[in-house]
Amino acid sequence: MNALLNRRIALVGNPNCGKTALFNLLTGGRQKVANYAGVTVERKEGRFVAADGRVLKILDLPGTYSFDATSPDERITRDVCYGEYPGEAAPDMIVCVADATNLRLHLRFVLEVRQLGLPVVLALNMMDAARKRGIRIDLEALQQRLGMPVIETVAVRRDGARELVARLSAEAMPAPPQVRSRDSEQGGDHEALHREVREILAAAVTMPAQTESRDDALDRWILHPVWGVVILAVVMFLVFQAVYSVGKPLTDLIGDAFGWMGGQVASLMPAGALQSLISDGIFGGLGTVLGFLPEILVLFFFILVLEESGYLPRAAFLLDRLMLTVGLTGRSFIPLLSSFACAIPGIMGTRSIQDPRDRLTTILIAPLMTCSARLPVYALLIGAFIPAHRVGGLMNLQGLVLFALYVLGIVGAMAVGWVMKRFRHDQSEHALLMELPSYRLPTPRDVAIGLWERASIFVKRLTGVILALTVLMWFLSAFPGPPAGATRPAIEYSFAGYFGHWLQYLFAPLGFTWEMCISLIPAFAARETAVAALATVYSVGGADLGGDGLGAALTHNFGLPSALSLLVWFVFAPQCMSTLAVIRRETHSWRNVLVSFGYMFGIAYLASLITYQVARWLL
Ligand SMILES: Nc1nc2c(ncn2[C@@H]2O[C@H](COP(=O)(O)OP(=O)(O)OP(=O)(O)O)[C@@H](O)[C@H]2O)c(=O)[nH]1
Ligand SMILES: [Mg+2]
Repeated sequence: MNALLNRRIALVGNPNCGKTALFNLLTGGRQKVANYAGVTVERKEGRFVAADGRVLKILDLPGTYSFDATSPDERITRDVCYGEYPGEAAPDMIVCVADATNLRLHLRFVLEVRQLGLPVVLALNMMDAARKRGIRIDLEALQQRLGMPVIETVAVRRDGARELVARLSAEAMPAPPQVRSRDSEQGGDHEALHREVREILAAAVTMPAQTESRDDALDRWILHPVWGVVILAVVMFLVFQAVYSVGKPLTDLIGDAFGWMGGQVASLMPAGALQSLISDGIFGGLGTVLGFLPEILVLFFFILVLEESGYLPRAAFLLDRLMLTVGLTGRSFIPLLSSFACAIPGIMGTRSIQDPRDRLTTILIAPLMTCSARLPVYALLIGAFIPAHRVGGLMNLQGLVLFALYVLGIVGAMAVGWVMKRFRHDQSEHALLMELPSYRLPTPRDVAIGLWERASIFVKRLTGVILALTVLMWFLSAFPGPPAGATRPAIEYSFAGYFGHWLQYLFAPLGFTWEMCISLIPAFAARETAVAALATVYSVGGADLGGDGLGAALTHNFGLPSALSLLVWFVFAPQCMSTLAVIRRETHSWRNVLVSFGYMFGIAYLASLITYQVARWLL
């Protein structure tokens, strides 16, 4: 057995210094990398294969400024490094990652890591950016002062870790750094650490003469109290317009293709249950959901670009004042923004929020942010009921309605946050301390990988849970067949018809038809399935869904007030089961799950009721 086989190497360092980028480079992993602090909130493990085929374990950890830090994500890093992580000894070696452009900040933690007494290698990452800015680092001097090997890396370049790879492949581990007596005497004395950082910087780092930085020039606009907010609003607005104007034509194309294929397949098969399953369930149901992939990808394209650009923490900073009034801080901004993809990473992202009350509020309102699984439902109903008018020559009415639905979710979340703040005994507010990263142009390759990941997650959902639910929906709609001498349409006698009519007692005041009611059930497992379920139910019920058929079937069956009511329902309705499970896991409390489900159900019911009744009265 090889001695290296069980060697575990942990990547640690300040937030946003490129640990995960390095982890991906070493292990071939696809963990999330983005340009703000607090991206990684879990311990992740990967395999690094050395030049001679030996395998090492690499751990990617959440970034932390100090081992004293106390937010839940930072505690994971601390526990792993101290050997206190459940069921795991301390790592055999540490690769301490530091941002070479910001050593003034990052060296402090390097000194803390040195005191662990484990073998350490310092990876000076972002050397490309440091060189470009004219920062010169004397590796020899740095190595000597720190008592550990120092290696330059560029984690975003394919061969950017060649020297580190060679180092990790070597059989011999570096000796643990000799901690000088002064450090050990003074332990965690901050002043001593700061003094040492200053000494090291003076000895090893030459900064360029001050030049007007591009970041500062941009920040003058972007962080401006008025222009900053205007820019933020314009950015958000453009994203939603783009989702429509770029995504929609592609969606129509896919819809047509599937409608055609479904027709072809159906014509080749004998009529019967199997033909109905394939053409109604698979092509009608799944095909419709798949059609919304372009819209989702356009949305993600913008999210990825924003994440890499360094803009997000600035938006958080801008919104901090506003967020304080509703009982949150700018800290909640990024977890909430991630929830536009899916509430699950958003809720996990709250681990970087230190204050437990702020964290809980953020967890409870994160599901009100419109996740991408709701996009197909919105797009379907908007496409069917809202005319594609131009408004004011520039904007598309459908894009405008979509934007309004997202805003409604945000406003709802803020209102709930505000109410929760009233219930808090501790009304203290925390100043926002957040590092503003350098602006960075997103690399097309990273954006492409990000989109690919998203597309594969979507297709996996589609061929997994959504497929299973769709087949189930088809079964419920097709069986049992109508009794002899039945007068109403066959589907009315099926299980789906039965459950749907039963649910209608509850939902009729909201203007929901029984088909809508039945589609709410699978939506609770995965929201997109509502679309597949509606398609299946109508298709089994005899509607022709080719081309824009589902939209036509919807407008034929219910009016605009019901459609608006259903849209509003999806803005507020209780989240899918996986979200509730994550709330349970992250807060260790069933009570919070109940609170979350209960309040969302209440708001959704009330808001849809009002929407339906008002719309019916007005229209
Ligand atoms: N120019 C340049 N950018 C880099 C380099 N390494 C990482 N980045 C960028 O730096 C940002 C942060 O990278 P991550 O890998 O997410 O940082 P992290 O240390 O894992 O951050 P946390 O998980 O938040 O602690 C991303 O925008 C990366 O693309 C590098 O060597 N050069
Ligand atoms: Mg990371």
